[in-house]
Amino acid sequence: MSDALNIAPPNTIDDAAGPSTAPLIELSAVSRTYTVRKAELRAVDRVSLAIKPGKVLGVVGESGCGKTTLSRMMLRLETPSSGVIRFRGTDIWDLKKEGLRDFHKSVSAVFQDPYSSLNPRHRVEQVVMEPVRVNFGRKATNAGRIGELLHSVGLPATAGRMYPHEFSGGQRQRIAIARAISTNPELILLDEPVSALDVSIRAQILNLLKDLQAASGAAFVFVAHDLGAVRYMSDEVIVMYLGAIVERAPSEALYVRPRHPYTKGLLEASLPPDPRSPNLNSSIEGDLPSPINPPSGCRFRTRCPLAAERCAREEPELREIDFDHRVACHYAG
Ligand SMILES: Nc1ncnc2c1ncn2[C@@H]1O[C@H](COP(=O)(O)OP(=O)(O)OP(=O)(O)O)[C@@H](O)[C@H]1O
Repeated sequence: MSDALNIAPPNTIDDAAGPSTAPLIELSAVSRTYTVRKAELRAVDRVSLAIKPGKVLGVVGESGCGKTTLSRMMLRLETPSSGVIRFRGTDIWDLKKEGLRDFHKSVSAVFQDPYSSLNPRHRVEQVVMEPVRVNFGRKATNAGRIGELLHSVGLPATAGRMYPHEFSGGQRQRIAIARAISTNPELILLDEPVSALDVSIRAQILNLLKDLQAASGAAFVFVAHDLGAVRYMSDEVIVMYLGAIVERAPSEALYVRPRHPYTKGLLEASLPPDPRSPNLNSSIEGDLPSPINPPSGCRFRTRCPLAAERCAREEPELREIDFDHRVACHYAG
C-alpha cells in the first residue's frame, strides 16, 4: 500500500496517509483533444490523479497512449481541452504574475533527448543556470551554485565552461538534470529520461535520479517505456492505454499482481528483463487502434483475451479492486 501518494479520483476520501498531506498536483478529469484532418483525436481522456509531495508517480504505456501530452499539460505547456489541473490547490491556468513565477520555479522537466533539449550556443554554466536567471534574476547565478549543481549530478566544476556538444549523451542528460534541479523544484517531470541513452549508462542516470529524488524530496512524474526503470523509480504507477488510465496501483502491487489484461501483457512482454529489447507489444495481440476512432465500450477490447460482448457496450470505470489498486476492466480479478 502506498502511504502518501494518493491518486484517488478528486473529491474522494483521502487514503491511509490521512487528509493532512494535500496533493502537490491534482488532475480532475483532464482531457486533451486535437483536430486531425477534421477529425477529433483524444490524446488524453478524462485523466484524474493526484501526487503528494515527495512521491514518484510512474507512467507507462505504449507509444501514442498520451504520456507526453499528459506531462506537457502538467508543465503548463499544453492546455487541457477540458478538466482542471491544480498545483497546490490553484488551477494552473488561473495563475498570474507571482503565482506563475512560483509555478515555473517549482515545476521543472527533463526530456528524452539531451541533444536537442540543451542550447548548443550556451556554455553549460548558462544552461544549468537558465531557470535561476529567469526566475530570480542574473544576480542569483553565482559560481558557487553552479559548482554545487554540477557536483550534485556528478560533473566536475570545469564542465561549466564547456559547451553541451563536448559531452556524451549521458553527461548531457546530467546537465539537463542539473538544470531541472537548479531552482529546487517541488515537482520534476521526467519524460523518457533514459531511453535515448546507451544501455550501459542508463542505470547510472537512474541511480542519480533516485538519489536526487531522495535527497531533495521533490515529487517526480517518471514517464517511460521501460517497465523495469519505472518499477525502480516509482511509488505508484499508472498504466495508460489510448489516452486513459486503465490501471493504477502502488508500484509493488502492480508488478507483483497486475490486474488489467493490458498491464499483464506489457509485463509479460518485458520479461525476462532485457533493456535491449524494450518492445512492449510482443505479447499483446494486434495493433494499437487509432485514437481518432477508438473502440466502443472498453478501449482495450479489440486486443484483449478476456473481451466479451459487454465490453463493446459498456466502458469500464476505474474501480478499486484491492486497497489502493484500481483497474478499468469488467472482468479483472
Ligand atoms: N500536437 C498534436 N497534434 C495532433 N496529434 C497529436 C499532437 N500531439 C500528440 N498527438 C497525438 O496524441 C496521441 C498521444 O501522443 P503522445 O505523444 O502524448 O503519446 P506518448 O504516449 O507520449 O507517445 P510516445 O511514447 O511515442 O512519446 C498520439 O496519437 C499522437 O499522435
